[in-house]
Amino acid sequence: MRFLTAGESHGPQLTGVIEGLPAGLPLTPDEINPWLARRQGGYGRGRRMVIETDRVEILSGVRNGRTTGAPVTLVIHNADHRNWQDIMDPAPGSWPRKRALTAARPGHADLAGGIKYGHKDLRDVLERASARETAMRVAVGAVAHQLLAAFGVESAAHVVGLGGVWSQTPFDWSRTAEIEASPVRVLDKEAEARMIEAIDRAKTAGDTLGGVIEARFRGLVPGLGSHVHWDRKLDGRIAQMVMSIPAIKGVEIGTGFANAMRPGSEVHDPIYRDEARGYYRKTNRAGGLEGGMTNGEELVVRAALKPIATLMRPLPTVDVVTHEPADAARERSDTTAVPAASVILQACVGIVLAQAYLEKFGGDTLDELVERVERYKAHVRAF
Ligand SMILES: Cc1cc2nc3c(=O)[nH]c(=O)nc-3n(C[C@H](O)[C@H](O)[C@H](O)COP(=O)(O)O)c2cc1C
Ligand SMILES: C=C(O[C@@H]1CC(C(=O)O)=C[C@@H](OP(=O)(O)O)[C@H]1O)C(=O)O
Repeated sequence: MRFLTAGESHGPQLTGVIEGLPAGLPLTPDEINPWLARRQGGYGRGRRMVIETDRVEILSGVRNGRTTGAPVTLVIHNADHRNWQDIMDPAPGSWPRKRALTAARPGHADLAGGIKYGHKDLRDVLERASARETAMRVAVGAVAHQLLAAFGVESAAHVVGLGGVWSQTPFDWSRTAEIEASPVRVLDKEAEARMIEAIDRAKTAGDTLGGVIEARFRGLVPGLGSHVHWDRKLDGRIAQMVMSIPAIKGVEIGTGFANAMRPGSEVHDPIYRDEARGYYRKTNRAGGLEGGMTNGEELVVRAALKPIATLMRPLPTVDVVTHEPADAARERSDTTAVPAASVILQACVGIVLAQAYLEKFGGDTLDELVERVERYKAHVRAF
C-alpha cells in the first residue's frame, strides 16, 4: 500500500490517493470523519480550527461501502479557501503580492524552502510545509486503521508532557474515553490543569509550547517488519514516518532513551510462555519491537514535538527581499499542537503497520488476508 497527498493549506482542497488496498474493506466517510474531528481538537489551537470542520469525500475505489481494489481517492475541502482565493491565485508575474511573506520565521520551512525553490514570497513554501497536510495523512491513517481492525489490532494515543508539565498517570486501555474527553488528551487531572495554564500563559506572552506524545497498538502479530535488511526493519520505517510529521524532532520506541543509561539486566524483557498466553513478557521496555520486528507485545511509540515556530512576539530574522534585519513574520497560528499531534502520530504509525501487514500476508481481498493472518496466529500459538 502506498499513498500520496497533495494540496496547499489555503488552496481549495487536500487530496489523497491510496493504492494497494485489498478489495472488500468496509469503508465510508463515517470511518474517517471521527479521526479528522479528533485531530482538530485540543486546547491551544488557533482560529483556523474554528473555521474548518474537516469532512472527507471518497471519490474513487469504493462502491457500496466496500473497497474494490482500485485506488482510493480522498478529498478534504479547505473551508478557509474562500477567504484566500485572491492571495492563493495572484496575477501572473505580479509583485509585490498581496500578503507576501518575506521575513522568514526561524523554525519554519520558510528560509530553506525559499532558497531551495527560488521563492521570494515565502508563502509559496509555507502553504505546503503547513501541517494542514496532516489532515489528509490522518484520513489515510483512518483507512489503515480499518484494515488493522480487521486483524484485531487496536490503538490509542495520549499526551505525556506539554509545556514543561509531565503527566504522572500512566496510559490505561480501560480509560481511553477519558483521554478523548480531555482537552489536552491526558489522564492526570492535575497535570491537565497545569498544562492548560501553561498554554494560556504562553499565549498571553506571545510564545508557543511543545511536548511529548505517545501512541500504542495492541493485538499485533509478532514478525511484522524484518531483521534481514535495513529498509525492512520496522523500527526504522516507523521512525521515518514519525519524523516526517511537522515539528516532530525526536522518536522513541518503548523506554528507548532511559534504557540507554541502564545495564542490560535492567532493560531487556525476560521471555515467558504458558499455554493460554503463548510467549509473553512481564515488562515491555523494548516497546514491542526487537530486531526490526514486532515481538507480539504492545507497540509503544513516543515522539517529541518542538514548540510552534510562529511567535506572536517574533524572533529576529532577515527579510529575504531587502536583506535587512526584521522581525519574523506573524501569522495566525496555534499556541501548541501537541494534543492534535498525538492523533497524527497514532494515525501515521497505523499506516506503517497496515503496510507491514499487507507485505507479510499479501492478498487481493480482505477475506484472503484475514484467513492468512488467522493461520499465522495459529502458527504463533504453536511455535
Ligand atoms: C497539528 C500541527 C499544527 C501546527 N500548527 C502550526 C502553526 O499554527 N504555526 C506554525 O508556525 N507551525 C505549526 N506547526 C508546525 C510547523 O508545521 C512545522 O514546524 C514546520 O512545517 C517546519 O517543519 P519542522 O518543524 O518539521 O522542521 C504545526 C504542526 C502540527 C503537527
Ligand atoms: C490548518 C491546520 O494547521 C495549520 C498548521 C500551520 C503550520 O504552519 O503548520 C499553521 C496554521 O495555519 P493557518 O495559518 O491557516 O492558521 C495552522 O492552523 C490544520 O492542522 O488543519
